[in-house]
Amino acid sequence: MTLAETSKNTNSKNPFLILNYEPALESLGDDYYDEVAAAEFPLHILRWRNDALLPNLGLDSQTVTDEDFIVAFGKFEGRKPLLALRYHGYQFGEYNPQLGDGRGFLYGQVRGIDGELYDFGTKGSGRTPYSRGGDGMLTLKGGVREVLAAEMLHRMGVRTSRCLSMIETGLSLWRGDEPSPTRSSVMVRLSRSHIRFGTFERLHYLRRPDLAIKLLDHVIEQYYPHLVGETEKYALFYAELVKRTAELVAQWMAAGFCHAVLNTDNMSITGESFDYGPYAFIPNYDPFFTAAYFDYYKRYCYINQPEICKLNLELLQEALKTVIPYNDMEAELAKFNGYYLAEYHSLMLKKLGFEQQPESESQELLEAIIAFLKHYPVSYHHFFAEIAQNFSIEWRDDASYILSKSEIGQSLGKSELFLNWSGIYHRILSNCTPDEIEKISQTLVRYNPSTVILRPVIESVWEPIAQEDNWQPFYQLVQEIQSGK
Ligand SMILES: Nc1ncnc2c1ncn2[C@@H]1O[C@H](COP(=O)(O)OP(=O)(O)OP(=O)(O)O)[C@@H](O)[C@H]1O
Ligand SMILES: [Mg+2]
Repeated sequence: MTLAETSKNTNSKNPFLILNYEPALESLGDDYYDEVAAAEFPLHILRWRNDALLPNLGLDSQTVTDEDFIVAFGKFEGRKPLLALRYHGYQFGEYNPQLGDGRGFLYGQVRGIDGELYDFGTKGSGRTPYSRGGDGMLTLKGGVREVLAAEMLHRMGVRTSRCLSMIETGLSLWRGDEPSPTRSSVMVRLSRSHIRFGTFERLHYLRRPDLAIKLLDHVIEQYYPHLVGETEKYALFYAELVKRTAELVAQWMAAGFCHAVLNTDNMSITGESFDYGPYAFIPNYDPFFTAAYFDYYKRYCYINQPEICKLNLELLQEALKTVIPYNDMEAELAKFNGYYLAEYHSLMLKKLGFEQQPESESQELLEAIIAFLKHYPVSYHHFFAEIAQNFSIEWRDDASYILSKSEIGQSLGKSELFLNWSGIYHRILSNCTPDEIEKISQTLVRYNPSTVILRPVIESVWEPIAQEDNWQPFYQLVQEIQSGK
């Protein structure tokens, strides 16, 4: 058998190569993408495979080998066409018509067992017509950080893309924000869609409403199928996108997550969270915490995220105005704050144990907790994890028991802001039956993981990789996140 025949033989058994790929985006025609080739790498070491995602693809992790991952998602053998998607975007407020997949492509689209269409998208797979001065690559640390962010956000109930694989590729890269040379990786990520706000912005820039309508029909058919057949389907799509985006940003805020680069090319048309570059989970409740070192004016700081997402939706109106009546979009966008606040309140109450909003004082409770967290530099995540771990039925009987056994309670329990919050919490709890208290205890654990990936935690798993190629701490951390701890 020749080498080519052997490879063909292996490929025909590779479960990723015999998935039922649907040419959903490809069939729209090449106005939306360029066909590209993947880079050839000197090395392929599978560093991460996300077996948790395989069942939804109809695959059994026992029957998928590491080599299958490497052949499909490191060597990119046996699959064509690979499509670099075209898009533009507002970056830090400036319109940039030079964008597009500059270090990735759409590998294929597959319907999950759940009936939804998923994109396999790459990152770090080589240069494309949109690479500009870039090398088309992803650093290994960038890959590690993106795997962790996606798994953590998923654990916290955020609608997010997730990494399916990360393969080390043996190149030396130069980056201003990492000690260089630094190692390289290629990642494959599963997402609902890689169509961005900026994909429509590009079509508007090119004055091609025909292409925008075609793409909108595709988006509605695949990601808003309940709107197919509605006479006002385009306006209804925008209305739902406003709601999905408002809910997404509320999920980030409750999770204490700062995305860092909320440019319109990083906003998904399905309302899903993706692209985890310089993100960070907030260490404490600092409204102006800014994750990207290059965000000099704190444009994308923690507290600005809802307003920025709203602004991005407003910018999208410009791109869609030839298709959707402007007044309709304005009226829908006016509902953004209401959607956002409803979702944020509901999630914050869940973090305090209430699946259902308590009848009274819930607003006061949240205001009191934010006032406390804003005033003292206590860890946002630690605070909620302490509530979950220390919660006790005694808290119903006397406010002074609340967090009395925890470090935070012991150091700040006598402060006015703590007493204000714990007094309200106690009053609400004192109306609960023992059964309700038990439920609260379970809800607390569900919504407040003890594992958090603050920057020092990420560094603590990265250091052993960088220093001695020890991946165990990283695997252990992902395992903890995935097991729901
Ligand atoms: N190393 C690189 N080489 C070439 N192009 C790059 C590189 N890094 C980023 N880009 C391009 O710069 C733009 C902005 O990058 P950004 O970091 O938002 O996206 P990304 O992380 O590459 O991908 P995605 O948004 O799909 O997660 C995109 O067009 C991206 O393709
Ligand atoms: Mg991006």
